[in-house]
Amino acid sequence: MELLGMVTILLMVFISSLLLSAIWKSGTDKKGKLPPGPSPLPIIGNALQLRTYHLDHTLCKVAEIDQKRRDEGERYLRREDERMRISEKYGPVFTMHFGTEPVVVLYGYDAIREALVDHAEEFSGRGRIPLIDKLRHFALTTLRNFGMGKKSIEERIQEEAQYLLEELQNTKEKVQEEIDRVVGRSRRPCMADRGQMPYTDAVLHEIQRFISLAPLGLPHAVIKDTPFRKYVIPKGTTVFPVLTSVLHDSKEFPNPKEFDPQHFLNEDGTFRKSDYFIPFSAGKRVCLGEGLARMELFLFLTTILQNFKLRPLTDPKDISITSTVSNVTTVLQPYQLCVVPR
Ligand code: HEM
Repeated sequence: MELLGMVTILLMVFISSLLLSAIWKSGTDKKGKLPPGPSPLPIIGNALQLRTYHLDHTLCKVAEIDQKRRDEGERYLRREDERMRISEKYGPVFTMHFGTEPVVVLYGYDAIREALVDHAEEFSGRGRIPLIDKLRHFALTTLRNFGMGKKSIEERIQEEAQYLLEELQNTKEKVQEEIDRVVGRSRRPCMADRGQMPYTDAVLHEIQRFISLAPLGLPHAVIKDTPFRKYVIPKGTTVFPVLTSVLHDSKEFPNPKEFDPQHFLNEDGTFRKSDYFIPFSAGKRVCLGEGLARMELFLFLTTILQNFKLRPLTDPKDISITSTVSNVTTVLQPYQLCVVPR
């Protein structure tokens, strides 16, 4: 019994010192003035507020709640006098704790652009994420090999596109009409066609906007103590730019949760460019494969739809387009479709 009592006391002392050291560590590890955020618990940080399978939605929610609080704060300020600046709590730049590690979250176009473009150098570090160096090396080697080979990237992809079939969203007859009109059936689509195919271009942009493939981009880190808005983000702090918050901004895209190619079309049917289209992120660490990826998407889609009709096996309304986030990418539910020669 005595032994049991001793063990319990030791255990309590051990847990208390762990808690104390965690609190001390989170408070003293980094100097600076981090943006505000929900209060973290010792050791687990904000784990209770974070749903790791849909981190982007969780972070959007935190920002939305915050917006609500700010609005309430503004009303409060108007009603009462300027006693309390509730609007200074949270905001488009806030801090969440992943365990004891503070992570600065950038939410919305203005904050992300200001950080990644206007302060490109300071925010050019890479937050800790395994495999990134290997990914970078792989991409650079692949791009170099493409460039050094006899054939251009475009030709290589055109060839690949002949053989590869990808699961796609429902076929849009309008895309096929545009392909038939601009490319015809006798030759392969090429990049020069894109300028004359605004609808297809809009569909491709909308697919990327809608699915938001890399909802949080990849984590950045500030390379030195960085004054940003009212804060000073300490060197080495991880920064998440929530790309979904820009791609699903309702001021820029009126129906952000709907798949609607009109988001990228002007009234006269010409292609509408948007600065909010940032699935590849922005600034110094922008995706190295952007050009290649855009080329692949255009050539794959047009080559497939030039030659095939895609028929779902069930009513398209029954196909789930809800997604989850696995590691850093959005994953859609698998579904079956039938590929029929045209
Ligand atoms: C639709 C397809 C793709 C999307 C949406 C995408 C998106 C992204 C995003 C959001 C980032 C993070 C940028 C940042 O940290 O600010 C990134 C980084 C990167 N991407 Fe992509 N990517 C795509 C395809 C590719 C392809 C095909 C390659 C290689 C050929 C590639 C290579 C890379 C590399 C190496 C980085 C790291 C760049 C760095 O750390 O400086 N990506 N990508």
